[in-house]
Amino acid sequence: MSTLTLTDVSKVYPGSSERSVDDVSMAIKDGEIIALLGSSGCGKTSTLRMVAGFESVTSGTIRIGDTVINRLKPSERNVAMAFEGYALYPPLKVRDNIAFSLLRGRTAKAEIDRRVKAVSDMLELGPMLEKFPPNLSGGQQQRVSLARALVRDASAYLLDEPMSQLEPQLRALLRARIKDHMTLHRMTTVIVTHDQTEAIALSDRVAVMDKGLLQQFGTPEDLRERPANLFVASFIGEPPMNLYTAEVGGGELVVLDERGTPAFRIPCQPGEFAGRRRLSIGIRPHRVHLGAPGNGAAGGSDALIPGEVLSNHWLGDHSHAGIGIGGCFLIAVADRHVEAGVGSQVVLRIPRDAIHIFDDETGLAVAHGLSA
Ligand SMILES: Nc1ncnc2c1ncn2[C@@H]1O[C@H](COP(=O)(O)OP(=O)(O)OP(=O)(O)O)[C@@H](O)[C@H]1O
Repeated sequence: MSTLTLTDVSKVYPGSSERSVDDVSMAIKDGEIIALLGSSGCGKTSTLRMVAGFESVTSGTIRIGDTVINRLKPSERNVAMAFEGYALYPPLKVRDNIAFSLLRGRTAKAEIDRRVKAVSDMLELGPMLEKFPPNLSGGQQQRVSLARALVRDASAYLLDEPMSQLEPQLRALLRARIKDHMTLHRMTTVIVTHDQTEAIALSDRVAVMDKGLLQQFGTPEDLRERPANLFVASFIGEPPMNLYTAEVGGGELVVLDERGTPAFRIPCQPGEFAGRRRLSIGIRPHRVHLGAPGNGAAGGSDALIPGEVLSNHWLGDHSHAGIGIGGCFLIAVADRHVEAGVGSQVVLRIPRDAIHIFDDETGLAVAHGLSA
């Protein structure tokens, strides 16, 4: 295994004036699993394909260990890739597709058989080993493609949307197995996905991309608790963070509705945001506590805000409540059945450390949590 280091890597496709990947720098540790996460077109696959050697690097440097690999052919990089389009060999049985890279090397037959069995057991492919790829479903072909990458010894593993075609139960089972396998064997791995649950479940750190730019590279906890900017704050989390504009008053933040009318107030320390007139504030739905009017005083220094229930859905294991506060709308999530019906009055308790503050113009994080 090895480190994988991207330094100021950019990609401009021929005929385009835009950077599909824009000055991306990332130091991936030996044995670390990272996910490239972002919406369609943000530059994830371009980044992965530059590491694999299927796209040229317009500027910047990619290193495996201490070796600059920019100009090496894909076959010289010792990376194993699982392609989004599977790229299986139709005339070869599944067994031989998986073993292909080992058969070309000098691995002994018994060792090849052992490895193929281990990886196909892990990915539930045992009954398919003697079949041919055209006779498999899309999800089965995707697992074969993944097996073909994981069976190899490589400096780095590059997996492009490796589980997008799998049904939810199998995906959850395999995610756990694959993560254990990659961790046990210290496999330096980059996974491309647009699914944040997958990114968070599989990886040690997540690189969030938007419009070719790396927005934040951190642990799942960093992204959730300390988003670097408004993009990450709104992209990570389901449902997304509640975001508002607020004016800084003496000892309070005055939250405005869409028309700019004051909707509610959050107490803060006098002078806490001195020098600023406006801010963006974010509140995660899972951190809002809902109580009946009169029951909120237990919150100590937490913000207590009255609101009206506009919607309330029980989703089987948690409730999503939509609360109107003046002209603002807030989503709260509770892991219990919230009884309050539509039209009833509630008090929201928002812990001070659950209030995220961002610069109104740049969107960059200013503080995660208010001073007590
Ligand atoms: N071969 C190409 N020629 C020209 N432009 C390309 C090429 N491949 C990708 N692009 C452009 O580069 C940008 C980034 O594309 P890329 O495929 O890297 O994004 P992505 O985040 O992986 O998206 P998806 O999840 O849809 O695969 C897009 O605007 C895309 O249109």
